Amino acid sequence: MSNKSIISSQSSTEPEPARLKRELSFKVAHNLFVSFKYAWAGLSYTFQTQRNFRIHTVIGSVALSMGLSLQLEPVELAVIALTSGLVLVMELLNTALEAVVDLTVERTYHELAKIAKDCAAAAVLVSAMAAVVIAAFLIIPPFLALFQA
Ligand SMILES: Nc1ncnc2c1ncn2[C@@H]1O[C@H](COP(=O)(O)OP(=O)(O)OP(=O)(O)O)[C@@H](O)[C@H]1O
Repeated sequence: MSNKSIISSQSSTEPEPARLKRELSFKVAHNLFVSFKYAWAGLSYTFQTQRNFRIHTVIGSVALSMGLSLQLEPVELAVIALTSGLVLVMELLNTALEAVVDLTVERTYHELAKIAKDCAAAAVLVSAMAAVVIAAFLIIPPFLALFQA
């Protein structure tokens, strides 16, 4: 095969512009407002169906409220907000992954489905543990100082 024919056969396998338009998707959000609507639907679904997401939302709100009441530095409040937000993001990704795994294997047992779900759950756990440690470092000292004063 000549160099010319190799190049032409390679270029014919390259994705065409139409393929880049996500043809496999049932629906595609066409503007920012519609994207926001779907994101809100995901947030609402996760809040309604995932008890852990609701628990983490409450804990994060309490930690941030305590930080505000204790008049922590803006950067400390930002760190608390960031770590609390990270836990919620992990919960959302965990929920998304669970849905994809269930869609793929349905009610059958599969070792890879178990690994995927267990690792996603572990990601939530690790982020939650990090958030607790960070909140403890930032909130407990000024909180105790309040009682000693
Ligand atoms: N199809 C499957 N094959 C093998 N193991 C599975 C399968 N589905 C679930 N499991 C196992 O059951 C556990 C619980 O599954 P589930 O779908 O409730 O996920 P979860 O992350 O624990 O849910 P949640 O985040 O809502 O608490 C998984 O972590 C996994 O070990």
